[in-house]
Amino acid sequence: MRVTIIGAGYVGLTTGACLSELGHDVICVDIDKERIARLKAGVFPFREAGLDEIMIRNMACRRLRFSDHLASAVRGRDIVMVAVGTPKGVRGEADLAFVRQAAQSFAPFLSPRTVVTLKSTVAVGTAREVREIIAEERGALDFWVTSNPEFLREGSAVSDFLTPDRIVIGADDRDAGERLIKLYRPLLDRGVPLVETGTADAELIKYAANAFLALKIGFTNDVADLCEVTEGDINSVAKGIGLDPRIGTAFLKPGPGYGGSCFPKDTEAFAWIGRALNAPQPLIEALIARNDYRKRHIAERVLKEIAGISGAQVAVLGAAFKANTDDVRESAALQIVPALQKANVGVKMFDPWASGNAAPLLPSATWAEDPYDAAQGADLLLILTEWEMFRSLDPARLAEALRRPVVFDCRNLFDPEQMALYGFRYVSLGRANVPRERRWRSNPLPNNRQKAASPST
Ligand SMILES: NC(=O)c1ccc[n+]([C@@H]2O[C@H](COP(=O)([O-])OP(=O)(O)OC[C@H]3O[C@@H](n4cnc5c(N)ncnc54)[C@H](O)[C@@H]3O)[C@@H](O)[C@H]2O)c1
Ligand SMILES: O=c1ccn([C@@H]2O[C@H](COP(=O)(O)OP(=O)(O)O[C@H]3O[C@H](CO)[C@@H](O)[C@H](O)[C@H]3O)[C@@H](O)[C@H]2O)c(=O)[nH]1
Repeated sequence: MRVTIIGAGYVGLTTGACLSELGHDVICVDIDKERIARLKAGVFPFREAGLDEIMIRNMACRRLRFSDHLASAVRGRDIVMVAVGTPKGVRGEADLAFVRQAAQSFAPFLSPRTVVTLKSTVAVGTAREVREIIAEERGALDFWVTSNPEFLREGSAVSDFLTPDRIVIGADDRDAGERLIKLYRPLLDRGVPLVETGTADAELIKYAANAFLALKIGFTNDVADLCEVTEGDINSVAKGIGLDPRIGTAFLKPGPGYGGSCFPKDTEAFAWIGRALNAPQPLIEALIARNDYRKRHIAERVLKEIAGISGAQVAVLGAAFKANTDDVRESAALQIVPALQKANVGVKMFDPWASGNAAPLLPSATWAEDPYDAAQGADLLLILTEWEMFRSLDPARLAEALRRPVVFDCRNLFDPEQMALYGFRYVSLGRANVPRERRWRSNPLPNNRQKAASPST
C-alpha cells in the first residue's frame, strides 16, 4: 500500500521504517526541512535499537523515502498517517495544534477515498474534529478519518512495532477500517490480536492504557515505601503479586517516578478529559501528584544523606528517562539534579547516550567520561537510569573513587548484602538496607499488642 506519514519523529520514523519493512511504499514528511535533508543523507535524529538497519535497507530499495514536498507526498496515497507531537497544554490537556495544522496543510492534496489515520495520541473526539477540518479545506467528504493509536516504547520501538500485543483500529466507517486491516495484514496473519472499534474508543484506549500502566508504577513505588519501613523487599512483593495473572509481573519495578515523553503528559491529558467531560478520574489525579512528589522526595532523601558536608559533591549516573534511549524528556534527572544544585551540591554526571541531549538542559552540571570518573571524589553516587553498563560496575573501583562510600540506587541494580560487604552504605528503593539477620524479628506496627491487651479497647 502507498502510505505517507506526517511527522518524522520517534513514532513517525519507527512506523514508517517498519511499514516499509512489511513491504509497503512509505514516504515520511516533516515540516522540519533540515531533519528531512539529514534523513535523506542517512543521518538519523535519535538512537533506537535496530532502527538504523531497517531504515538503511528500505531506503536503499526506495520503499522508504523522505520528502518536504507535501503536495506530491500526499497525492494518490492510500493512507495518510498523522504522527506529529501532542505536547502538554497549559491546563494539562493534549495540545492538538500540530495535529490541526498538519490536517489543514495536507487537506488540499488528499486524493478521493484516501484514509487519514491518527497515530498521534489525541483527545477523544479528535478524529471527528480532524474530519471537519479537512472537509472545510476540501469542500468534499470523499475521504475518511480513523484512529490507530501506537503502543511502542522507546528503547524497544522496532520490536514493539513489529511484534505488538495488539493492533487497535478505530474507524466509524467499515471501508476505512478494512483499509487499515489490509495495512497490518502481515502482522495480523502472524496472529497479532486486532481490536476493531469506533474512533472515540480507540482514542480512549490509548490514554487508558498509559494511565493504567502509570498507575501500576505509582502503586509499586508506594508499596516500595512500605517495604522500606517494614524492612522488606519490593522484588519479592512484586513477584508475589505479579504471578497472579490478573495483576501481571510487568511494570512493577520501583524507581524515581515515571518520566518520558508519554506517561507524564498522557496521565495529565487523561485527567483533563475526565474533568472536561465531567467524568472525573481521581485515581489518576492522585497518581500525577504522587509521581511529582516522588521525584522531589528522592532529592530530599539524597540531601539528607549528605547533610552537614560543606561543598558536597554528588555523582549522578543516568540522564535518560529510561535505559536504551537518548531521550531525556521528563527524566528524573531533570527534576532531581536542579533540586540538588539549589542546595549548593555540586553534580558530576554520566550517561552513555543521553549526555548530549541533557547537557543544555542541565547547564550547571559537569559531565564525566565514564561512571568511575563521575564517582571520583564524590560524597554520594546516585543512580537514576537502569543502564546495563551500570549494573556491571565494579563495586571495588567505585569504593576507591568515592570520597564517602554511599550509593543511592533508584533502580535497585545491586545486591544490598554484596554492597554491605564492600563497605558501602547502600540505599535502594523498597529494600531493607540492613542484612537479613539484623532485620526486625517482631511486628513493626507500633503498639498492636498493647492495644489488644488494654481493658479500655
Ligand atoms: N515517543 C513515543 O514513545 C510514543 C509512543 C506512542 C505514541 N506516541 C505519540 O505519538 C505522537 C508523536 O510523538 P513523537 O515522540 O514521535 O514526537 P516527536 O516530537 O519525536 O516528533 C514529532 C514530529 O512531527 C513534526 N511535525 C510537527 N508538526 C508537523 C506538521 N504540521 N507537518 C509535518 N510534521 C510536523 C515535528 O517536526 C517532529 O519531527 C505523540 O502524540 C505521542 O504522544 C509517542
Ligand atoms: O516497572 C516500571 C516500568 C517503567 N518505569 C518508568 O516508567 C517510564 C516509562 O517507561 P516505558 O513505559 O518503558 O517507556 P515509554 O517509551 O515512555 O513507553 C510508554 O509510553 C509510550 C507512549 O505513549 C507507550 O506507547 C508505551 O506503551 C508505554 O510503555 C520510565 O521513566 C520508566 O523508568 C518504572 O519506573 N517502573
